[in-house]
Amino acid sequence: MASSVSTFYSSTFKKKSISRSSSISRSSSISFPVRSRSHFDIFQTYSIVSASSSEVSKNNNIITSKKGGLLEKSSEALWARYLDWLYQHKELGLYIDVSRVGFTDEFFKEMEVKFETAFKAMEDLEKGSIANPDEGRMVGHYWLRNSKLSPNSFLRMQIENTLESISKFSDDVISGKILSPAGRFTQILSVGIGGSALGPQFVAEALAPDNPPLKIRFIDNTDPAGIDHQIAQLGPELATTLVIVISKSGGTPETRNGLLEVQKAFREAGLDFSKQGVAITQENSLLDNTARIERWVARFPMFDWVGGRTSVMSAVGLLPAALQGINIREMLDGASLMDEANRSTVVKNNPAALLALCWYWASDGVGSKDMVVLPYKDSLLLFSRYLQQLVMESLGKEFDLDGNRVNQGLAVYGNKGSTDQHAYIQQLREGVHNFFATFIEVLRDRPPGHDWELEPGVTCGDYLFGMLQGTRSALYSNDRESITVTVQEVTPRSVGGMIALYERAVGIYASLININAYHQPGVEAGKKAAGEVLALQKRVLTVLNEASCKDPVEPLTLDEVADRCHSPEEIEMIYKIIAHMEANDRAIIAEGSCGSPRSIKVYLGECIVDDMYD
Ligand SMILES: O=P(O)(O)OC[C@H]1O[C@](O)(CO)[C@@H](O)[C@@H]1O
Repeated sequence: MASSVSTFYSSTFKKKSISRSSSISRSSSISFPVRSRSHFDIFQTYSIVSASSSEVSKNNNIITSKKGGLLEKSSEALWARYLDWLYQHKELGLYIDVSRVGFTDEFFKEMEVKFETAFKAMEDLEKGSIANPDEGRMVGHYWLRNSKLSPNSFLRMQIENTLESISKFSDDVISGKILSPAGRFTQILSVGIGGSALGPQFVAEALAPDNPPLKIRFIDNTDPAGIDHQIAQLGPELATTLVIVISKSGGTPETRNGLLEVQKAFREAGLDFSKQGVAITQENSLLDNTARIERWVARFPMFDWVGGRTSVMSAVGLLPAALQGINIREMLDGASLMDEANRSTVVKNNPAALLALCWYWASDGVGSKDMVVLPYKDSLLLFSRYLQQLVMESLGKEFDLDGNRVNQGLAVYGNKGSTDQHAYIQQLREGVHNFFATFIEVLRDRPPGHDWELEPGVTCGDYLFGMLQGTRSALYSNDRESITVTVQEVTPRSVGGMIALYERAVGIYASLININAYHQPGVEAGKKAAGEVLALQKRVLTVLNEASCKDPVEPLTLDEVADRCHSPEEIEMIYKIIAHMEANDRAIIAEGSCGSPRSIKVYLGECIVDDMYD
């Protein structure tokens, strides 16, 4: 994957042609626009001459490459490209600069046919086609911010009613009309994972005011210590905590465990969970039924046609946001405005299509490069984490829509600038060339009236700005491509717009590479395997229990446990199960140590007469 400047710009463009042929071999049915030397017209104004200097310097129009090539670049040409391709969404105050991505006019033309197909697919999707064929589902997250688009009046009513009930419920909680048994609610504890956590987490970090009406915490894992930490942090405020349990399926184990742990904490504190619990889930799911039977405070729907990773504009993201005093109507408006722009069938005027075009170019349409997302704003720290699920769970697929094995994807990582400058940007600048960057720039540094110059003519925000621009230039001068997305401020409207931008870019890109972006079959494999481990653990416990109930107790070797479980092939997993139980005081090592698996003999600390592990 690594390439040098000289190979990248060489007359044969070896690196690119290697990627192309390897991509084509993945699936004979996919045809990729092929780059050739003449395609690199963005770099036409470069000429390659030899250079002995190993310094990278920019002297007027000269860039000296470390890799031995001297690239002459007219800054006028680069500026012209910047102006030519700059996308502006006037109402959202959002800009997209793709000038530092090297796609050529010829590549663009070749892609246009693919884009026509992608635009048609998006149009059909918005009209209610079964865009997720494997699950036989419609894909309707765009309707959430413009209910008039929904394919029938029933769905439209569902969306509008839900929105109204979210607003009313949050107003009532904030105003104190709805109270906990101990008084006004002061905290939210959100229990959910994946798409049922990442959106609400990102929105809270980006938009919650410094003193929100209700503060939010998250349990997004089945890590007991992590759960204990969240509950401990709430302390006596558990009595005024609104617990929002979020799960589309209503049966995700991590979320169920989080709920059971929280309910236990409530019991131990003498609190009635049902007076403080809220469920967001599909109608009639296990969670929905539990909440209904136990008469929780409220239940909000998740719709079959909204996927977890695109659910942030449903009750999943909107209810927690509204409870924190975030203007959810503005978020929806921002998303809706962006959706409108993304319906343009002119690629240049379609911001999501522009991103998809760059992704395709930069990663050869096969994910050959990773996308590093660098927001230069602390409040956007979780954007890359949010995008990681949105992009990778959507695009990371083994098969395309025609059943060809393609092993597609686009890896996403990043935290924030300029912090990451002092972590991994060294490698981005000079190391393995396996990425392209996306800078997220926020023009407004801080609210008006608070700025000051920490040295003559320079504010703290100017440094942040300088770091972004400097990193962008430094990467570009070493042939590292980048996109820059600029917003005026971090507001509910701009955040809604950015979420919609990336949702649509993923949808369009998925069409370009002919995959289903809306299912996640790969996740099931891990879940199934986890279930098998827990089933094996129960068999191990049964075997150990029988031996531990003997008089005298019969400590067993690993081989004996595996034989008695009728699973000799699972001996390694049995060892791991025993080591984990031993570390948690649930099994006793009679002989040997866990460091030498063959040496151990194990039994249980107590004999359970009615074997409950069966
Ligand atoms: O909302 P649920 O059904 O609990 O699922 C949580 C997450 O789990 C996944 O299904 C992956 O297992 C995600 O797609 C989803 O966002």
